[in-house]
Amino acid sequence: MGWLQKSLIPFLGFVLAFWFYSARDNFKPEMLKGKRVIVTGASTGIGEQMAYHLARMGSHILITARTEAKLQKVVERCLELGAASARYVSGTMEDTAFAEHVVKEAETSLGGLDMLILNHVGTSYFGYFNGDVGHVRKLLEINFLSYVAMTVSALPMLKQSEGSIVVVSSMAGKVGFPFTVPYSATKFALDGFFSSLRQEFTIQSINVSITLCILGFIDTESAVRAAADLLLVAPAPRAECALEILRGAALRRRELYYRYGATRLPLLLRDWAAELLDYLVRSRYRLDRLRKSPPDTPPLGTAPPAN
Ligand SMILES: NC(=O)C1=CN([C@@H]2O[C@H](COP(=O)(O)OP(=O)(O)OC[C@H]3O[C@@H](n4cnc5c(N)ncnc54)[C@H](OP(=O)(O)O)[C@@H]3O)[C@@H](O)[C@H]2O)C=CC1
Ligand SMILES: CC(C)CCC[C@@H](C)[C@H]1CC[C@H]2[C@@H]3C(=O)C=C4C[C@@H](O)CC[C@]4(C)[C@H]3CC[C@]12C
Repeated sequence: MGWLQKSLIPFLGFVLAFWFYSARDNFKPEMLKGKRVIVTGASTGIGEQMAYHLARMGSHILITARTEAKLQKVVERCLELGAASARYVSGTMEDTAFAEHVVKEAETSLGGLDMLILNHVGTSYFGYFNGDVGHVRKLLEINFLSYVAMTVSALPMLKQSEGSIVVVSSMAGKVGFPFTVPYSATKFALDGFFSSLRQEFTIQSINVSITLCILGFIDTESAVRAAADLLLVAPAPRAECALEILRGAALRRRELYYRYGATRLPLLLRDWAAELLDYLVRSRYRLDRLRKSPPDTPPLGTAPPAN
């Protein structure tokens, strides 16, 4: 007991001191001034907000998504807010050739790249898994394979600039949540790919940081429309979320949790009390409000409708 007290108390003190000092914030917006940044999925939501923050910080911005009209407006606003430059490329990330084309555009128009922010996600449904394997494949292409393709194409430029890769993921990429089966699969895949790649960068002394962003529920239009009615969780503000991502990226953090308390603390239960965490997660859902069978997506295991 004496031995335990003698060693455990100083050890805990050391851990607390380390946590306190390493959490000190030394982010300055100037860190991103003049940096050449790609933001995917920036026509709306968190991506759009990241573009505006980067603009205020004076970065060179290249944004992408499918909807040209929205991208045009975001670029205009970025220029008003003070971006060093702002441009867009429109197209779909279902096509890996397009993903590579976006990176090429950074090379030709910006002459290099300092930060690659991978943020886009394809549309999915919020409900029981419906057994549509084609949808899982398509979502893996958009949410995962295009991230891989862009990383591969951007790596020579990022090595040269000793830049950063930012991967926007979710609590649903760390823990099993109900009603996000295909989406969750793509987010877990990102963790596997990028955490493994980070290890290889360290072994090879490649100075390109990888920041995996673990987000809780955020108040973007698409998320609120899909899930707000079913959740007993208040969504966090997208502009603050976007700034936290950029802060974590600029500080070259390995992982980032937003909001910290609502994401990091529940995740501490994951390895030690997984069943308790699963239970707590389920208790945040209003299951009675779930539409049992959306018209075109019969729940898994049901017989096809008789003609
Ligand atoms: N909002 C939330 O509660 C949470 C969000 N996240 C993560 O944050 C990130 C941003 O989410 P959020 O801002 O809510 O998403 P939004 O739905 O608001 O935006 C998604 C973006 O991706 C683009 N996009 C959609 N499909 C494609 C496609 N096929 N090819 C290229 N671009 C496409 C959209 O533009 P367009 O339609 O014009 O192509 C849009 O710009 C995502 O990675 C998401 O997983 C994580 C946890 C929670
Ligand atoms: C400890 C917990 C109770 C915390 C709960 C946090 C839960 C409720 C959070 C964590 C991750 C969130 C989902 C997400 O990542 C992305 C999307 C895509 C969007 O189009 C529709 C909403 C959806 C499904 C979010 C729904 C809310 C989720 C499950």
